[in-house]
Amino acid sequence: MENGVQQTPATTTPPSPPIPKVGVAVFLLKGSKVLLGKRLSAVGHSTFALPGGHLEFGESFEECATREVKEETGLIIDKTEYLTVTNNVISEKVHTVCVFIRAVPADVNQKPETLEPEKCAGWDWYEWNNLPKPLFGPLEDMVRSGFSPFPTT
Ligand SMILES: Nc1ncnc2c1ncn2[C@H]1C[C@H](O)[C@@H](COP(=O)(O)OP(=O)(O)OP(=O)(O)O)O1
Ligand SMILES: [Mg+2]
Repeated sequence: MENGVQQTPATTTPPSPPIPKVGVAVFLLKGSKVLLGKRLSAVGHSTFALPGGHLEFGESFEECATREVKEETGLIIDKTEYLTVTNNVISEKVHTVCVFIRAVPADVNQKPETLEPEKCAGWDWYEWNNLPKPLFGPLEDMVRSGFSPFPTT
């Protein structure tokens, strides 16, 4: 004790170990095209990726897909369907289990808007057979493995 002031001992919480997060990414399909945007976030900066983001507590995958696409592009999606899941150890600090959803725009004439300009440089439709480069790592891996998001008819 100094100058009559009682010092309260600092309570220290040990740092919690990093845990994987859940991401949801959306293959938004228009004919033979998919919607992609150039990422400006630190993870995968300057690569082309699908709209999507982290699953919030209590959300279904479809709710997360609908919310993230609306937040990032303004588009309303329809016919959401689960496709697959991938395990992505992206860096020492980023480990995301990513759930892939397929959907179509509710209105094919609605234009995507860049609603989060700090995260994405802009959205556009790209032919599946002529995708831009470089793709976001986990998406690149899927394409290289022969994955197709289109329904088999
Ligand atoms: N195309 C993709 N392929 C694989 N994983 C993806 C893809 N898109 C996103 N992810 C995974 C990895 C990302 O770290 C994680 C969250 O997506 P991301 O776009 O970075 O979040 P966000 O910033 O839009 O949303 P939030 O605000 O919820 O964090 O999901
Ligand atoms: Mg995102």
